[in-house]
Amino acid sequence: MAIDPLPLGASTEPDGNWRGMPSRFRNFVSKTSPHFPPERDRYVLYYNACCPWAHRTILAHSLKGLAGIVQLVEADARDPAQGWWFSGWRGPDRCPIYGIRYIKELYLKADPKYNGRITVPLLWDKTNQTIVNNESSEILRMFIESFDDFLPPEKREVNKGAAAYIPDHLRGEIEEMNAWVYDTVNNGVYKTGFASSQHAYDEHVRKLFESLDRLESHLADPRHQPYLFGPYITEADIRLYTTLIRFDVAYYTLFKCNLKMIRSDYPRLHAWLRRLYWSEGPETAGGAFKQTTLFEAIKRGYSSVSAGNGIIPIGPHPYILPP
Ligand SMILES: N[C@@H](CCC(=O)N[C@@H](CS)C(=O)NCC(=O)O)C(=O)O
Repeated sequence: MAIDPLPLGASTEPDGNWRGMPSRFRNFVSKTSPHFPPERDRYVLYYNACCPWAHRTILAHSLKGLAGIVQLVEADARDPAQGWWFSGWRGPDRCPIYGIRYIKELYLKADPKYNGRITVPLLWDKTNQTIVNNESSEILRMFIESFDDFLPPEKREVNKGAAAYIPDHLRGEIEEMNAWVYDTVNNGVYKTGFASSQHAYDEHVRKLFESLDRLESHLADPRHQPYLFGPYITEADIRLYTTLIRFDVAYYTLFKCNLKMIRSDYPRLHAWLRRLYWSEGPETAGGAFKQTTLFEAIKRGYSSVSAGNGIIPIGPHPYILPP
């Protein structure tokens, strides 16, 4: 499986390229794991609504119907000194499990010597009182498969055949797309936005728009409609959505990804994005994409990390065009 190694927030290198550190906690909840077996109400997902990596995981949580099985706790934007915290503005004002104020305290509880980055999303185990995993691509996979025994048979990945999020016959193609979309789009917007040399910016912004052009052409093939791999939503749609729904409202301006907009320059991607966002049918579990997309939190969050002064740009209006 393709792993996403580069996260947001790490420093920019002398060559002007923004790089990250691999996520540190990489365990899996699985039936074969002696330490982390699937169990109802044992695991907690800490997330933030602005973060596109966390968004993948809450989207999968909602699509699969994991409420009551995996607890969700939202943390607020980063405090400059302590990182993610429980502010009461978004989410509770204290961690509902331990009463602590900062996500950092969970990292230190899991590993008192931890000195890496304090990132969300974070999957926590209440029984072992430790972090299971802090890598969104792996938490997403766990939500797709690991808790299926607690779900009705029709929601289980093994019973869904061609409608599975990762159907066997498409696994190779999905993983191949995940890899280049991750590098040049999901992470590409960060490499562009955090580039600190013109050369690095020029390189990453070019790759980003080449990949958006490639995705637009991909959707022209009738086998790739209305979703990226045909009639059913797959993992690839989930992973692309959380970046593209932020594109016009945040990355276009705040990360200087302003060569083209999704709404005006990519008609097929735009139709794909609106279909996912506006759908309230069973294919989106009654509106999972819309319900997990919080535009105000996204705009506020990106305005504070990129421009640094917290001024939130006015547009675009509306945030997403009608269906
Ligand atoms: N590879 C990680 C990246 C997660 C990540 O970078 N999250 C950001 C929020 S969007 C974060 O917590 N940044 C805080 C920091 O880097 O200090 C994943 O996909 O889970």
